[in-house]
Amino acid sequence: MMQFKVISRSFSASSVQQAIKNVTVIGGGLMGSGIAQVAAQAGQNVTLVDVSPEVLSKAQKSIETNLGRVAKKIYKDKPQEGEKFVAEALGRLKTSTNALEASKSTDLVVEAIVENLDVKHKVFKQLDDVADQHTIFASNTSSLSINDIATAIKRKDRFGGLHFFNPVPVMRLLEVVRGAETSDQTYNTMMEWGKAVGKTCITCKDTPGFVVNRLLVPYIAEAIRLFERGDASARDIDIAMKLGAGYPMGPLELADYVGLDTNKFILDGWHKKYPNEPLFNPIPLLNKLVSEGKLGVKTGQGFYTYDKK
Ligand SMILES: CC(=O)CC(=O)SCCNC(=O)CCNC(=O)[C@H](O)C(C)(C)COP(=O)(O)OP(=O)(O)OC[C@H]1O[C@@H](n2cnc3c(N)ncnc32)[C@H](O)[C@@H]1OP(=O)(O)O
Ligand SMILES: NC(=O)C1=CN([C@@H]2O[C@H](COP(=O)(O)OP(=O)(O)OC[C@H]3O[C@@H](n4cnc5c(N)ncnc54)[C@H](O)[C@@H]3O)[C@@H](O)[C@H]2O)C=CC1
Repeated sequence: MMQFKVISRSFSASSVQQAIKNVTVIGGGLMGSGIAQVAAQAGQNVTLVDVSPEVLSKAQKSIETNLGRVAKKIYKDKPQEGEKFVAEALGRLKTSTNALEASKSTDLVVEAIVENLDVKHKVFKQLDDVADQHTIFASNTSSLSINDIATAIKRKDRFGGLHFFNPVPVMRLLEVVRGAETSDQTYNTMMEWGKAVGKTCITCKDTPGFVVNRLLVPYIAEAIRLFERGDASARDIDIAMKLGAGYPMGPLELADYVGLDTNKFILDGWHKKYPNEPLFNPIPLLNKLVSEGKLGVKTGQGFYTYDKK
C-alpha cells in the first residue's frame, strides 16, 4: 500500500523556508509541473516557466487536479479546509514564458527541460548572467553528469542535482547530487529544501544515473529487449514483474509513464559515453517508437495505447 505520510510532512516549518522562499522551475512538462506543485504546496512562491503557453496551461490544470488529490487525503473530513489548501497553493503559483525575467530575483532555480546537455548549457548560461548572486541553480537531470552541466556556469559552488521521481507529488524520494564544486552551504540548503517539500533525501556522487536510474534504466532496457525478441508479450512482462517481484508498475508500463523519449535520451547518452557497456546499447524497437512520435502516456501511444489527456 502506498504511504502518504511525506505529503503531510511537507507543511512542517523548516529553516530552509527562510533561505528559499521563491522558486523558479524551468520546464513545465511532466516533472517541472510536479516540482512546482510540491514547492507551492509547501508554502513557497513558485514561477513555472516553459517556452510553450499551451504546456503551461496544461500544467496549471494538472497541478490543480493533483492538489485536489492531495487535499482529499490530508483533509479527508474537512473539505472546506481542503479547498482552502488548494486555493492557497494555486495562489502561490505563477507561470511565465520568460525564463530570464523569472530567474532574476529568485532563491532557487530548478531546471527540468529536455535531457540534452547542449540545451541545458544554453539555458543555464543565460540564467547565470541575470540571476542574483545568492541564487542556487539545480538540475533535475536523470542521467547527465552534474559536473558536465556545471561547465556552462560561473556559480559552480551554487549548483547541484535535485533529482525527483515521477509522479513527483507521490514519489517520496529526492536524490541530492553534489558536483565537484558544490559548496557545503549549497548542499545543506538543497537537503533542507528537499525535506521542506516533503521528500526523503539521499545523497549520491555524480555517477551515471545516480542510484535509482543506474538500476532502473538497464532493467527497463532489458524488458524492452525481451519484448523485442518476442520472448513474451508486453502485458505478460508487466504482469510478471508486478506479481512476481512486487513492483507497482511493470517495466514497459513504467517506460511509457516516464516517456520513451526520455528513456532513449538516457540510453543514447550513456552509450556514447560508455560504448563498451552492453547494457546501454541502443534498442531498435525503442528508436522506432520514438521516431514515430510514440512516446508513451504523454502522446497516447507507446507500448500501450492511452486516452490522450
Ligand atoms: C526517469 C527518472 O529519472 C526517474 C523516475 O522518475 S523513474 C519512475 C519512478 N516512478 C515509479 O517507479 C512509479 C511506479 N508506479 C507507482 O508507484 C504507482 O503505479 C503510481 C503511484 C504511479 C500510481 O499508483 P496506482 O495505485 O496505480 O494509481 P492511482 O490509484 O491513480 O494512484 C495511487 C494514489 O496516488 C495518487 N496520485 C497518483 N498520481 C498523483 C499525482 N500526480 N498527484 C497527486 N496524487 C497522485 C492517487 O490519488 C492515489 O491516491 P489514493 O491511493 O489515496 O486513491
Ligand atoms: N520523465 C521522467 O520520469 C523523469 C524525467 N527527469 C528529467 O527531467 C527533465 C524533464 O523531463 P520531463 O518533464 O519528463 O520532460 P517533458 O518533455 O515532459 O518536459 C520538458 C519541458 O521543457 C520545456 N522546455 C524545453 N526547452 C525549454 C527552455 N529552453 N525553457 C523552458 N522550457 C523548455 C518543453 O516545452 C517541455 O514542456 C529531463 O532532464 C529528464 O531527464 C527526471 C526524473 C524523472
